[in-house]
Amino acid sequence: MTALRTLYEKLWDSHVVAELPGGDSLLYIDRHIVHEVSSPQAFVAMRESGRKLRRPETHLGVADHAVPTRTRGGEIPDPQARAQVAELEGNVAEFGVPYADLTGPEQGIVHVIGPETGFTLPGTTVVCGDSHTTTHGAFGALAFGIGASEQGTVMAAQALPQGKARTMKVELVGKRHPLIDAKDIALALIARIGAHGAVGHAVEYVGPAIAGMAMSERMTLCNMTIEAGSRMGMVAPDEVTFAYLKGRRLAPRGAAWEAATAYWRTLASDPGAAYDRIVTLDLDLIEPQVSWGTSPNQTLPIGAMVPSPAAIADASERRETEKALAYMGLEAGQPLSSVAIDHVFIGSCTNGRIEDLRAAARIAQGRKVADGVRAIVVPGSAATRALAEAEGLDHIFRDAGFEWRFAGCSMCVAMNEDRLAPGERCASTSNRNFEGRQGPGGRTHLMSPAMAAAAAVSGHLADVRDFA
Ligand SMILES: CC(C)[C@H](C(=O)O)[C@@H](O)C(=O)O
Ligand code: SF4
Repeated sequence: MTALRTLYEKLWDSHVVAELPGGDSLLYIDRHIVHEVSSPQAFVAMRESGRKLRRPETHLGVADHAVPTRTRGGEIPDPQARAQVAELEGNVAEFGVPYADLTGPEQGIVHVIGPETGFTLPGTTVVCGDSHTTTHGAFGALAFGIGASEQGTVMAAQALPQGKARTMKVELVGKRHPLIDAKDIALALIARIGAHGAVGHAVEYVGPAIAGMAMSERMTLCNMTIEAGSRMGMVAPDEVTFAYLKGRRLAPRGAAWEAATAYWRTLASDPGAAYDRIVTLDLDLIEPQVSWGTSPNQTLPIGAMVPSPAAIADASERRETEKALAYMGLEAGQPLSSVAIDHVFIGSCTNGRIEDLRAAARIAQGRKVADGVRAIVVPGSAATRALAEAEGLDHIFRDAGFEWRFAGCSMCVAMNEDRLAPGERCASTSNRNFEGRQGPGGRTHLMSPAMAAAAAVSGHLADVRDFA
């Protein structure tokens, strides 16, 4: 009898090329996505060693982090961004890497366009020089972020030495309120297990709530898994996955599609397969979440008060809380819902998909962005932007006073011109609230798209359930 295996173990076993001395395994890599910020060094190494890409067609290049979102086409105004994009374009041309052109229909954030084009498929290994590569695990892929030298290895060898992770099952039980979305679930999970709570583990999300989730929500969960310290978040592929992928440009067709789905159906964890750790989250108990601090685990339900360091027994946690409150300019005991905001950012690879824009638009519709608040909506991809425009979402946002932008990472990471001024406070659908993440001195509160829209029209952090 063969041993019962989890999804992770099946993906792992099917990609091991060789066992290496020292305990690592050499894993075959099916897919590599390349963006302008993390890839230059790898291309330099390839050039200097006179190597060629082993399988150029298994890589996909796109510019996303540095690109402007106010304009598209023509010369990029910022010289550094212009140079980064030009370098990527030079590299993909020289090495024969397929490229999603900046002004073309497939441009967008790496973790949005991989799935959208069908480049990301169940049963594959997907890597990218980017920590949020966890996102692609939502398709039942073994997807993880890698460093610059590893990118060079993948380019040359199509394989990568890796150590096997432990496994963690996150079981979602119960039924959520209709306005609770995957972002609330992810933030509540991270608040519970900590920013390092899943280190060393490959996380698999299971439970009836997962079966009922669209791919966009599964991607949000997997995307945020890195914020709990895990390099891999995943969901077993099912009919929802197949329906999403069918007909996408790079998805298999005809007989190949039938063969692929038959294989993909075998990937689900075997009933009774053992995990090293199990965490159960009751969705009935989850309220809309907002982060108050400078790490994603510093998150509370919107109805809560800003924590009081004096009430924290553990000395190091007390110091961390004090430091976070000082940076964030918050008073202990202040209701979170009283915190006024200057900015709203709706976008990123966590929450820049069409479903996210729809959720925000439902709250924005017929309302106005509060006086003094600047709100931007940045679709995760050109395709998402086009789809949103076809549905009229751009009009809803513009009529409400939001700015409607071109696709990119934008204010998630402040590598382009979209950034907070020191001391400014932002309600953001992105994934990281680290000090300076959205601009030096900027203050970030993480939340779902609907919650961000509620904050935009309120002028302060607000409970989306009050807008139902
Ligand atoms: C620039 C890139 C390497 C980085 C990452 O690894 O995640 C960025 O995407 C981020 O979200 O911080
Ligand atoms: S949107 Fe943010 S988290 Fe995602 S890849 Fe870009 S910078 Fe990283």
